[in-house]
Amino acid sequence: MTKLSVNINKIATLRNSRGGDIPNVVEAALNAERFGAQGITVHPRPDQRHIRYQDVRDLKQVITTELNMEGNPIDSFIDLALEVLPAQVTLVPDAHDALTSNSGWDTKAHQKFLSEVIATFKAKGIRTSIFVDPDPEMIRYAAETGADRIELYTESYASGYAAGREKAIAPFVATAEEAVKYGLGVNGGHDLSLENLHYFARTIPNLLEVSIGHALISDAIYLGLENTIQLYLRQLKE
Ligand SMILES: CC(=O)[C@@H](O)[C@H](O)COP(=O)(O)O
Ligand SMILES: NCC(=O)COP(=O)(O)O
Repeated sequence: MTKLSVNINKIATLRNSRGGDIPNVVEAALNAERFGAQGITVHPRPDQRHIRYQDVRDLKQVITTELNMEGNPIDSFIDLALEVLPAQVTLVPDAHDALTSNSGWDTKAHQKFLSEVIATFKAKGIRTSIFVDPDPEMIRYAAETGADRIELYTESYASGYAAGREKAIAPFVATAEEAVKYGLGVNGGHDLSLENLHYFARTIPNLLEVSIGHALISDAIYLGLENTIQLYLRQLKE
């Protein structure tokens, strides 16, 4: 069954807005686990505008599910991952000034770089995943880097869902099928929500994990974190 990794970036955004420690991100992660999350995702950005490098260290000490650390593998990110040893590193090609992640890797153009970074992580036993657009052509090159998984960048699925979910999901199915063919595990994330998750999870072959933050934490404002996590888990079960 597909695992739910809760992205807690937005908990850190709220904390940072007042400069103190409310809400506490470690407590939020532990509660998310207690309420059923099967993983915790963080995306420490270079400006540390939400998750800080120290948060990643603190989280790794206490969480009991998988820690998924996402980001652009700049030197400081690589050093942090090698120090903390998360269960999974997801490589995302985001620019320093990007509002949020806005594309997958061109795995053909960056194959050499990705291969080197992945070898570094794999030598330390860290599972690796490459964030990709829904483009089957990217899969062969992703597989050649030695990565374990790909993460489908689901923004275009989420934004196209209301207009026609069959059309919106088609390139994701083709890309996931190609990944399965090459022996890569499939993760997904970005703008997944209570509205669009169920169809995604039941249509994408071999979907191992989804990481969800923005919509889930927003839903929790109205529904509470425990109830919200249960609702997301239900979308993955039915
Ligand atoms: C890789 C990905 O899609 C998520 O990490 C997403 O970008 C969340 O990051 P922000 O919370 O910084 O928008
Ligand atoms: N990898 C995607 C992720 O962690 C969460 O993205 P979003 O739900 O905040 O858009």
